[in-house]
Amino acid sequence: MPAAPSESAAPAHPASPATPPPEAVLPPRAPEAPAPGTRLGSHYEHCFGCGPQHPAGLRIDAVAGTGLDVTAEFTVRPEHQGGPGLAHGGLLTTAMDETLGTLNWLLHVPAVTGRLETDFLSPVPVGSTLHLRAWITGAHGRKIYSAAEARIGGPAGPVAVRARALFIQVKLEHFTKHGRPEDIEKVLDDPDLMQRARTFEVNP
Ligand SMILES: CCCCCCCCCCCCCC(=O)SCCNC(=O)CCNC(=O)[C@H](O)C(C)(C)COP(=O)(O)OP(=O)(O)OC[C@H]1O[C@@H](n2cnc3c(N)ncnc32)[C@H](O)[C@@H]1OP(=O)(O)O
Repeated sequence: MPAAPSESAAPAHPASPATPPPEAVLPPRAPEAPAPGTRLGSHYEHCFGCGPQHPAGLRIDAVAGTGLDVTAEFTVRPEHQGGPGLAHGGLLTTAMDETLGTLNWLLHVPAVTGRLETDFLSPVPVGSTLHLRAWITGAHGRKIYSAAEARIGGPAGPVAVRARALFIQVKLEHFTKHGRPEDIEKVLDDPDLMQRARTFEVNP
């Protein structure tokens, strides 16, 4: 039985821009959000965080929770080392960022990371499986506040990494305007990916 997410695992830093201000509220789960238990898959096959085509990527495939939460697993591979036999910290931050990013699906609006704070509580050896959980802590305007934790040794194991984030909702043009043109063209030519992207077509 996985441990319930708790703010006690991520103590508040009142001055942090990633902590919801008093005026933030918990947004509703979007009617179009994937049903609880749904595998969210990859938003882009070459994404370092979730893309199945990326040779060294994390291949995170999160599962929608019953509320404003997701879970995922990530096994650290040799290509993810920083210190010998240990996961690189930036890589672990990427795992948190990717898991937090999948919360987009629950609100059904694209959002990008504006700020991401990570606490590394214990070393993570190569071969370890991290049990990730992310949840929305509030929203105000285009700002989505969220938190995440990665437990080691099982879903109820000790927290090895925790994070707090501020995501900013954007329009799909954020990607088409700023992405490298040749990659955007390929995306626009991919009917499956475009169908997935269109499900996001809303005005934040
Ligand atoms: C076609 C394919 C589709 C694929 C879709 C799925 C992709 C999913 C990918 C997921 C992959 C995983 C995820 C990834 O890795 S996403 C990749 C990493 N992130 C980025 O590349 C984002 C880069 N930054 C930007 O593009 C802009 O700065 C954004 C869009 C974020 C805001 O610029 P914009 O001009 O739009 O808005 P604004 O500047 O008026 O700010 C708005 C409000 O937010 C507040 N604020 C902003 N930043 C910060 C900050 N750092 N701390 C505190 N506050 C901050 C700001 O004060 C303001 O507050 P207020 O004045 O309203 O109170």
